[in-house]
Amino acid sequence: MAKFSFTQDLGIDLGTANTLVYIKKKGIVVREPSVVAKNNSTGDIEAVGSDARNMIGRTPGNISVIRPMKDGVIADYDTTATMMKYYIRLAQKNRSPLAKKPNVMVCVPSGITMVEERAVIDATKQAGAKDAFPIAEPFAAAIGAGLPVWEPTGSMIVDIGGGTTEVAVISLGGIVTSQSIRTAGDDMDDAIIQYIRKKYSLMIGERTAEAVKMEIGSAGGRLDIETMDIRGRDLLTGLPKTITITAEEIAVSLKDTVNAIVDSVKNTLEKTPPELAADVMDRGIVISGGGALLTGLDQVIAEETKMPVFVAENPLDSVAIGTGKALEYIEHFKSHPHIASHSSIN
Ligand SMILES: Nc1ncnc2c1ncn2[C@@H]1O[C@H](COP(=O)(O)OP(=O)(O)OP(=O)(O)O)[C@@H](O)[C@H]1O
Repeated sequence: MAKFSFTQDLGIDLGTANTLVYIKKKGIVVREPSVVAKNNSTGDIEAVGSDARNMIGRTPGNISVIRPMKDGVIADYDTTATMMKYYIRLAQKNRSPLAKKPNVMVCVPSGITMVEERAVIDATKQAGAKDAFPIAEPFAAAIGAGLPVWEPTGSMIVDIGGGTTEVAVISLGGIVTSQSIRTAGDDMDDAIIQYIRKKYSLMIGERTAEAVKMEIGSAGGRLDIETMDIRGRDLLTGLPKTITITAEEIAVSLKDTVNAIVDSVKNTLEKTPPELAADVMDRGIVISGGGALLTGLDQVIAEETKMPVFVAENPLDSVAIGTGKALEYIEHFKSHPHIASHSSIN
């Protein structure tokens, strides 16, 4: 396939949790949380990215911290466009003032509706793109993870982000079967919050829950018996309180989310044509996205599917690298605008 080179063009992983910007030959130049802090009285943007994320749960009444993406799609259109504009400018800070507007390859969940996809394209243009090309997230993740997506062989990718888990089998530059569920890392954090509230009557914030997940969370219980002290507000007394929780308890709280992810992998395998399923059996399943870093998730998927499972080299970067590399094949995306046409959504 002919390659087209657009040196100023960008690949953007517009994620529920993180937004990454990739520039050809430079790689990932922006890696920031998808968070914006706004002043409620003036409407002014107070902070974007990690500065805004540090304000979560700590703002006075006149400032709101917004996560404008939810479940992989735009929940707050204007704030998303403002955030993207900020990141595009940041990525191009040394750009010549005479340079043309960039073409942008931007990822979208494979189960997205036409209206949701249109919103991503429009927001990307509003943020300063000359043109915006949507790419299905699992397709980008597979390219970024180095899978042979253009070859006549089945490659299976499972991308577990903040808002969505995307499972797809890809062959010959197209998605053959896929499933997108709106369950991923954010639901794990929620599950931890609910568990601690129910069992200990302790209210913890989402940043604490995420830290617990990363530090002692696992998909199936850890062999090392680890504990962690966490602080929150006692719902009975209203006062701050510290408790010690075990890794075992957190594994229990994450069970439903982990099962939902495993089920979506199994469902996709069941719908995969036999030749391609045989390829996946030989080559294994690759998992990417931040959720792939959950301890033991690869083993649980391997046990449940009886297939080898590998974690992508840089799971948090796979989608961004894939959107950037896909710019080289922009003509393919122009002629296949709906690479996600065989997908289903739950
Ligand atoms: N070490 C870790 N263990 C478990 N989860 C992790 C770890 N590191 C990151 N995560 C989780 O990964 C998620 C973010 O992953 P990623 O950046 O791939 O998502 P995203 O692309 O923003 O979301 P989406 O693809 O749903 O739009 C968050 O829920 C985060 O808590």
